[in-house]
Amino acid sequence: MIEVKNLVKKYGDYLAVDDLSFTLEKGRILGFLGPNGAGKSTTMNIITGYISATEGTAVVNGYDIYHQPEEAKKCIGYLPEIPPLYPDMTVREYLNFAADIKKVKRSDRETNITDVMNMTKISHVSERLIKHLSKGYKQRVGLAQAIIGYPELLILDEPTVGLDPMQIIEIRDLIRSLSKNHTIILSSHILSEVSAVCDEVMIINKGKLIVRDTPDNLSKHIGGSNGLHLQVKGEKEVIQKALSSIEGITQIEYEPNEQEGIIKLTLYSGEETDIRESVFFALSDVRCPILDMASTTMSLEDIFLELTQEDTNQIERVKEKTVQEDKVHEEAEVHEEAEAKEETEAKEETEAKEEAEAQEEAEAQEEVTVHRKVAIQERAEQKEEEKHAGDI
Ligand SMILES: Nc1ncnc2c1ncn2[C@@H]1O[C@H](COP(=O)(O)OP(=O)(O)OP(=O)(O)O)[C@@H](O)[C@H]1O
Repeated sequence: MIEVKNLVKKYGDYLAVDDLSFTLEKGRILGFLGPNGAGKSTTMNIITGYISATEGTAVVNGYDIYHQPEEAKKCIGYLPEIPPLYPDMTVREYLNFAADIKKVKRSDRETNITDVMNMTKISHVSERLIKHLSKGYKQRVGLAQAIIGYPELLILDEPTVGLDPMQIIEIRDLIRSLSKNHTIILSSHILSEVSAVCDEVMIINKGKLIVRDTPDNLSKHIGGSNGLHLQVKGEKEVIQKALSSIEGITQIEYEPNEQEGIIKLTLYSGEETDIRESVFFALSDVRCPILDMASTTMSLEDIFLELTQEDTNQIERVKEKTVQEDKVHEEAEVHEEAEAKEETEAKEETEAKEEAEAQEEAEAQEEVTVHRKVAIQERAEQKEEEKHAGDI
């Protein structure tokens, strides 16, 4: 139904989709997951022909979206993140408009619109202006326009955003029922929604495919293990000894002892190993009754975080490094500033000293000059006196 090959999308120098390839068979619901900015909307926009790819191909129902856009688009119903609604149209007018654009035959149009309105439960608001509808109803109208004409492929970007819990359940049920006749790609941040609705999950991060599998199988990709949480009555040493005889336990975690004589612990074993029976018999042999036993499985949230964690850790490490580097830079700057200040002060001191010396020299020079002048004057006066005495 869909074949995406080596898709690349660059916004300037920024790589939003990085060599993404995947296929999707008819009648399947594929959940498209990824953190903010992972490239989900970009990929959907390329598959639906909204934007072009930098490299790679997307083929829908045998039609290349780039080379046969009309044929390909006829097979696609798209609900973008922000539904393209016309607020001044009534719901019916808008759906008529959507049917017109999708070239639904005139003879089929009325029935098609009525069916779709029934499916999305908006018949009772068919004559209302879209701008007067609540967010939840607007979302349903957006979904209705995607379904009009019964395209084989539905691409739904965050279809339950802004809906109340009741509406979410209804839309999920609707999506499930639509999968009988449609292939669906659904992007969502709500991980529980993806596991509830989708046959398969595809996680992307930074434009790259990280993993694709059924929701149940996903934990295998992170070397997942089974956890078994227990509350056992008895002595810790006795319980420990009894459990040590069981094959397949990879790790035991004891919780702090809150209640005298009751031990709480979690046993971990390999993904395929079921240790429940062995645990039961081992503990009953030593007469330590099990008060509670429950399997703990990784949630999709845990798996999602685990799979995208490496990058997050890297980001944290880069951040830490940057902070350290900033600190070093700051220290260097302070040091440089201090050195420069010291240098300026020393320079100013030298200049002042030189100036003072020059002044002193000038003063001394002046003194010498004055002395000389006085001496000359005195000598002239003496000569005058001698001359005067000679005359007498
Ligand atoms: N028109 C654009 N110009 C430049 N960068 C863009 C453009 N559209 C998207 N991007 C960038 O490409 C990256 C992928 O964006 P995209 O919207 O596909 O992510 P997303 O997985 O759908 O995120 P979200 O879950 O937040 O909607 C982001 O870093 C985004 O900022």
